[in-house]
Amino acid sequence: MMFLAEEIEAYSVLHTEEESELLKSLNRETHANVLSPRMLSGHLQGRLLSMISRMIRPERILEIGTYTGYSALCLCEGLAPQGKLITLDINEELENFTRRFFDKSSFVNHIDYRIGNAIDIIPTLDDSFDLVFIDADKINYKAYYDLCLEKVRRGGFLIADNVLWSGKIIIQENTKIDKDTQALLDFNRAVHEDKRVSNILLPVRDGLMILQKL
Ligand SMILES: C[S@@+](CC[C@H](N)C(=O)[O-])C[C@H]1O[C@@H](n2cnc3c(N)ncnc32)[C@H](O)[C@@H]1O
Repeated sequence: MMFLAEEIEAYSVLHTEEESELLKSLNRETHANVLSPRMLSGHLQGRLLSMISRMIRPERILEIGTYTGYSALCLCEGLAPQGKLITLDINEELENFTRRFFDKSSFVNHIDYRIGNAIDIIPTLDDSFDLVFIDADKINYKAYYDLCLEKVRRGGFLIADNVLWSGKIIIQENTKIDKDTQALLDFNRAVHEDKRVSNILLPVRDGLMILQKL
């Protein structure tokens, strides 16, 4: 499901800051060489993540779901001078591809890229985070939320991608709800009802849940 008319989306992209040459080539090479390139955040959402990060000026960012590193590089654009982004992905097959782009970036010394299961790694992190971006397996969104929120500082932010799940969160009568859709329905409800946070579900691309810890 397209949430915006195609022409409106194209117009928005045309009137949005361009991607850097590095992001353009990462976008291109991901589409040419990597499975499921739709997972990459892309130009418009990437510029939004960069803008949000530049508004916050985070010292510490945690990303769950690196894929080929596009959103990580966008989020790095807002890092404070001594800032650090930790990004986690379970897929070791993408490591060489992704590291090549991190190595070419001016943020290379600010990125801590770890391969492994985020569910195991997050509890081992001692940092307190100014910004968390959840963009991995949907079934674990609520678990990531619970593990991460305690590590977000008061006033810090958490963003979760794909919370509209191509519109599947709108349940038609007599349709069977698959596990990922149910997980996202549970996540969206839990966040919305959580008195510890203030939230907005932004219908950009596949839906971004943005929340601030009170
Ligand atoms: C949608 S992609 C991330 C896209 C990326 N954030 C971007 O915008 O370019 C989801 C990624 O989550 C990773 N992933 C899935 N389950 C995971 C887990 N349990 N721990 C860490 N990463 C996981 C996948 O390997 C995949 O690369």
